[in-house]
Amino acid sequence: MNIQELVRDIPDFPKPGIIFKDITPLLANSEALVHCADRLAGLCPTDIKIDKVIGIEARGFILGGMIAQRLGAGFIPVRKKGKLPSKVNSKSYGLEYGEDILEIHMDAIKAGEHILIHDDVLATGGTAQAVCELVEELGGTVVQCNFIMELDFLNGREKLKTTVASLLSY
Ligand SMILES: O=P(O)(O)OC[C@H]1O[C@H](OP(=O)(O)OP(=O)(O)O)[C@H](O)[C@@H]1O
Ligand SMILES: Nc1ncnc2[nH]cnc12
Repeated sequence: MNIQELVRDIPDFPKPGIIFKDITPLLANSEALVHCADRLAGLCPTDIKIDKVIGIEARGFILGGMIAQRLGAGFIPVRKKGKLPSKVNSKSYGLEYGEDILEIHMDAIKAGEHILIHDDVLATGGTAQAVCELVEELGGTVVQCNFIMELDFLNGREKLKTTVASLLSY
């Protein structure tokens, strides 16, 4: 199935000069949603049991949950600052169009657990790199970072020290 035709370019969002890759048409298509979740789960290593899947707020939550279900893994939300109710580990980071702070619950990961990180877009890699660091600081091991798409020209893949998989490249 051609999922690329369900991703649309929105010029100058959220800032002038940024071409925003909008996945809402893909999310609205039930066949495409299942297709993406099946393929992303299928790209995960099979020789390591993945204990938990992280979805990064907000667009990483949707397929992150679907992938966790397919892998028989738990789900961990990594959220923007101030949204998680219990004790958190925080990390500030830069992304293609700004900077922010991401947080994870301190007790979300047990030492030695194998973690898959999912997000919709890999751009500069600032977001995913920050999440890798949050996981490692809690004693987890990142097995793979996977994405619906990566923006090759921003070289995010080079920033990540772990295995990267994605369904689309631009
Ligand atoms: O590789 P990077 O340059 O770090 O950019 C990628 C991040 O940017 C977007 O999130 P955004 O912060 O816009 O949040 P949202 O999902 O809440 O819209 C996207 O969903 C990734 O999380
Ligand atoms: N160009 C882009 N489109 C959608 N999400 C993004 N996150 C970072 N850069 C992005």
